[in-house]
Amino acid sequence: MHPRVLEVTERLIARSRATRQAYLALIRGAATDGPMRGKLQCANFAHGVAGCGSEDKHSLRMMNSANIAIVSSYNDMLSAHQPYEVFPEQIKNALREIGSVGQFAGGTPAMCDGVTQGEPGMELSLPSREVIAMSTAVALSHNMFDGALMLGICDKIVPGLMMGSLRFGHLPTIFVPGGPMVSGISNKEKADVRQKYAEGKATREELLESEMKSYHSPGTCTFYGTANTNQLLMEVMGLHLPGASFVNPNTPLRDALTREAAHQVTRLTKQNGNFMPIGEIVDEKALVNSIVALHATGGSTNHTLHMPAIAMAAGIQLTWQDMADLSEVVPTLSHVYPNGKADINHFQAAGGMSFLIRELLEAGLLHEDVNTVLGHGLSQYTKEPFLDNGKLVWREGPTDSLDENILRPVARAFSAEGGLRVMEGNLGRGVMKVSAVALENQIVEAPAMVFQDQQDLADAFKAGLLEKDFVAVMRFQGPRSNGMPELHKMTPFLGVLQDRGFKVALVTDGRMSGASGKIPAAIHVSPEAYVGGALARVQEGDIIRVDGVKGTLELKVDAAEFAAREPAKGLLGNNIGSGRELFGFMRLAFSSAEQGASAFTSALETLN
Ligand SMILES: O=C(O)[C@H](O)[C@@H](O)[C@H](O)[C@H](O)COP(=O)(O)O
Ligand code: SF4
Repeated sequence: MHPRVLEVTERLIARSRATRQAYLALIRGAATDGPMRGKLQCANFAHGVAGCGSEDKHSLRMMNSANIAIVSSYNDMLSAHQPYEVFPEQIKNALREIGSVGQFAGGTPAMCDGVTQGEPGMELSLPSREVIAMSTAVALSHNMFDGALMLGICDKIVPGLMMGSLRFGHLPTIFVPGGPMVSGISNKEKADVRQKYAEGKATREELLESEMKSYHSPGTCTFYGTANTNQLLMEVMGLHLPGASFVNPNTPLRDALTREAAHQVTRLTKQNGNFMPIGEIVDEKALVNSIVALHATGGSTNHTLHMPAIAMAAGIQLTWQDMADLSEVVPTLSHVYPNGKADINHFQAAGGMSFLIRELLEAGLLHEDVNTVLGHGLSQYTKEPFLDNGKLVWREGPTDSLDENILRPVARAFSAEGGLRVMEGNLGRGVMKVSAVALENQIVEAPAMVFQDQQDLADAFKAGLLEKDFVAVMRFQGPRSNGMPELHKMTPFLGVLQDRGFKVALVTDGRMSGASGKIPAAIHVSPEAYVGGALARVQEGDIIRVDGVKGTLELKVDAAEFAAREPAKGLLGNNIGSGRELFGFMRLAFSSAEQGASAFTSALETLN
């Protein structure tokens, strides 16, 4: 094992010892011998089976069959989740084949960040992760289940399902992906048309035409954003079947994998002898593995929020320093948009998960001795699924990449270190994804231009006020201020200015999309302006140095003068409309970005 990976793992175990032990005691106490439903009183049990057909009702009365909870985030709004419409029926039929039962235990909401990008609704996006976790808990709180299948893909949904299911960590749980849509026009081509539109060189009709050729059918969007990063990390943590992440929806192989996930989760139940609950899979080694994979692939910056929040749900205290220390030694092995031109289908074709996991295992960068939904050992995940005369089989994946412009072996990595930087300085602590920022653009020292919101910046661009070097400061965009929305609508404008040769950067206590790329952006800056963070006292014209090479974030203003400044006032009127007024109580409870910007942190810190 690489010494740095061992060092980070050991300090994570040491830091988390008390909270992890408390968590394990909780889930081991909740696990009972035999089916959970056997402990229910008659009335509770009768209510639990009343809605079942006679076959399922009969099976549930037999205490040797497994009852599996289906928790689904299906809706028609997310192209990625639309395929889930048919999954519950597929799963129930698969379980009946083996004398077990699947009950649709509950649905969770799912927000499409693509639809809400730049809209007021985006201020509900991060809070929706907590709602999804709570909805998962409501579903699993019916003590009828011996295992669970989680149906979710996109940004906040997988993290929310993870946080909720980890609080029922005594249940064997498998995550069931839906797969990416087939490739349309390239993401680079899409981004170019957007920049042309921003410059007035493309019509709205041309923009719409381009967007609809990019996002054209059911399945996950094909860029390597938060949704596809979710899939990759779930697989590396051993919570998917091997190679399940990026098989396209509505294909025979996809259907076979869904059926097998239903069969496999019953094999992990108490009554079937190979008991393996999710809380014993998601441990410090699995989390370190997920961060290694995040760095090796230039994954979404949103996981610097989600992974600490998920870790805390399992009693583990993961920090940005852990992530930064791993990033220094993990090579970048894949270039998928926004870190390159390829999309996730090309990644799959070039060798996909089995190649990536094998390379990282052989380099001693992943822990092999981990629990997975296939039992012990991550080396089972160097295989990929096929249909052999209609039968699902796994075979060793390719030992060579089929396209080294997309996926490379460790020996010929795109870069010797990962693409994530922790940014520190007198403006606070934040993160920057440098894997998508050209080296010549990673250091910017320029006057600050302070913007109230994205529209403010767009208006300034259209008025021709931005034709210069500057550092855009967008504040009061943190979790407690307005729910920490993604600020991705600025990307085309800043991209045009960068292409025109201006040195531009962004500093914000808000978030960017996992699909944001080329602009040097110090994001998630903590403490946020709303709670008195330094960003609240930045003024127009202050010199700011954003150094993505060294990881520094410096305001070049006399410290005494800066400290004497009155902080700016926060946003006005963003606490009502689009349902935002319903989330005010949650915003007040959010922890800092570094702790995952979660409403649950303080409770879990004390209870775990
Ligand atoms: O974190 C992410 O990956 C994003 O939130 C992603 O889910 C979102 O949908 C993109 O912002 C859409 O990309 P475009 O807005 O560029 O189409
Ligand atoms: S990847 Fe983003 S835009 Fe695509 S369906 Fe998921 S949330 Fe929506």
